Formats: sequence, C-alpha cells, structure tokens
Amino acid sequence: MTTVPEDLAYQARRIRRLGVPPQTRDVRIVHELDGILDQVHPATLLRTGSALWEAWSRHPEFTAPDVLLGLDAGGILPTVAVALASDLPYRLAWKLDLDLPAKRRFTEPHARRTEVFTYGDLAGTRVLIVDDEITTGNTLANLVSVLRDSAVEVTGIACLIEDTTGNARPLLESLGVPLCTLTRL
Ligand SMILES: O=P(O)(O)OC[C@H]1O[C@H](OP(=O)(O)OP(=O)(O)O)[C@H](O)[C@@H]1O
Repeated sequence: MTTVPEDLAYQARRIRRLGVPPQTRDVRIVHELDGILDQVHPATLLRTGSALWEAWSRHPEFTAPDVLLGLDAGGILPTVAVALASDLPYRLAWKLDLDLPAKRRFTEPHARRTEVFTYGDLAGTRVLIVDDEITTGNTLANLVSVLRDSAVEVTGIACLIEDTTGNARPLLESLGVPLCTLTRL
C-alpha cells in the first residue's frame, strides 16, 4: 500500500510536471492544478490527517494545542482530518481580499493573501495552525501576527507540503513558530 507521504509526494510531483509558471494567465490550467488536489481520496485524506498529527506529536517543539485552526480554502480538509485524528476541536481562518482583478491574481499570486481573519474568539487558547501547502510563509506569518494581537498562543504550524524554494521555514523560525511538514518539494 502506498504510504501517505509518498501519496502526497506523488500528487505534488504531478503538479510540478505540469510546469505552470506562477505568472500564467491560462485559467484552464490553473483550474487543472486545483483539480488534482481535489482528487485525493477521502481515505488518503484521513490517513494524511493521522500522519500529520503524529508528526506534530513527535516534533521536538511539540506543545499540545487546545484547538486547531485551519486556513481556507486548501487547509480546510486537512484540518478536519487532523481533528479526527487528534480528537481536537477546530476553527477556520478565512482569507480576505479575494476580489483582486484577474490580471493581478495571476501576476501576483500572493497579493491577496495578506489578510486573514478567524471566526470565533480564540483569546487565551493554544492553537495549532493547519494548512495544505506553505511556500513563502507570508500567509501564515500574517495569521500568526493577527492571532498574537488577539492574545492567542500559536503552538506551531502543521502543513502537508512545504515548497522549500519559498524559504518559509526561516521566516517562521524568526517568529518563533515551529513548522511541521510531511512532504518537502
Ligand atoms: O506560503 P505562502 O506563499 O503564503 O502560500 C501558502 C498559501 O497558498 C495556498 O493558498 P491559496 O490561496 O493559493 O489557495 P487556496 O485558497 O486554495 O488554499 C496555501 O493553501 C496557503 O494558504
């Protein structure tokens, strides 16, 4: 049977093989990229949640969270899967500024990721952030900042895929936030 990280790595390699530059304006291809990750089987997703929770539990800087916080949209399913594995409650953080002109979305793919907000009051709780993929780390660094301003303790970030070309790890280390990922590209 394919192990969970191999399965994820396979999906990631398929995306890479498509070789779509970030500045592409071909909406059809971008939709194809989104579709590949949507095709992950539910059973794989559940095993992935278990693997990610196990990885975080074994992390040298592990702290038990009170609640999981998943980032929309790609982080929602992994968050539910980790919640099932850990028996922890979860909340979701939503990205704002999704209405940039189409041209900017393709030429500046990260431009809309500067603002996030969360539903519910998490003040005084220990939170583990869960997301599907991390590249530059800017999205989650902003989220960490918003949470800290609201007196939330961020215990760490658990993420399925880390694109190491984006240098997210040093950024998050500089903020003192442990990063736990299953697969690196
Ligand atoms: O590390 P960064 O460079 O900040 O990028 C990481 C973010 O990019 C993806 O979200 P995206 O908005 O592309 O897609 P999604 O809405 O489908 O999750 C991913 O889910 C992360 O939240």
